[in-house]
Amino acid sequence: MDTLSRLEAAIAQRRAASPDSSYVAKLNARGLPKICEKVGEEATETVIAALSGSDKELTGEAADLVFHLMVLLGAKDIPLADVLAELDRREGTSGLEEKAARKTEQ
Ligand SMILES: N=c1c2ncn([C@@H]3O[C@H](COP(=O)(O)OP(=O)(O)OP(=O)(O)O)[C@@H](O)[C@H]3O)c2ncn1[C@@H]1O[C@H](COP(=O)(O)O)[C@@H](O)[C@H]1O
Repeated sequence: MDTLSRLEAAIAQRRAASPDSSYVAKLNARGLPKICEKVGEEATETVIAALSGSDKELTGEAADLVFHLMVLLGAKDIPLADVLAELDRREGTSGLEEKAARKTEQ
């Protein structure tokens, strides 16, 4: 099992734990808006680290961001496999083609 799959399984398991003993459970108990807030916060911290921090700080903030995004996907019952499948679907397609296709869909 790869790292993200193991993290997805751990998050799914810890959601049912006591909020006193689990950060994942605590965050879920605080609700979707709080989880979204944390994703936004970690995204901002990642950007700040990219612009003015060290590579080590950026690596740490990127890990926090990925972790909180995984918590959000778990809370919304969206499997990591769906996100990976979407990335697979885009593979080999230019990002600009993808952007044009999205505009047509709207
Ligand atoms: N990967 C992580 C991980 N990355 C970051 N964090 C936590 O995310 C929090 C982010 O830090 P912040 O300072 O931004 O937030 P905070 O002040 O703790 O919380 P707020 O009150 O601000 O919401 C810290 O408490 C980190 O410990 C993580 N917590 C858990 N995991 C994984 O999730 C698994 C289950 O964790 P528990 O649910 O705690 O058992 C663990 O085994 C790990 O694999």
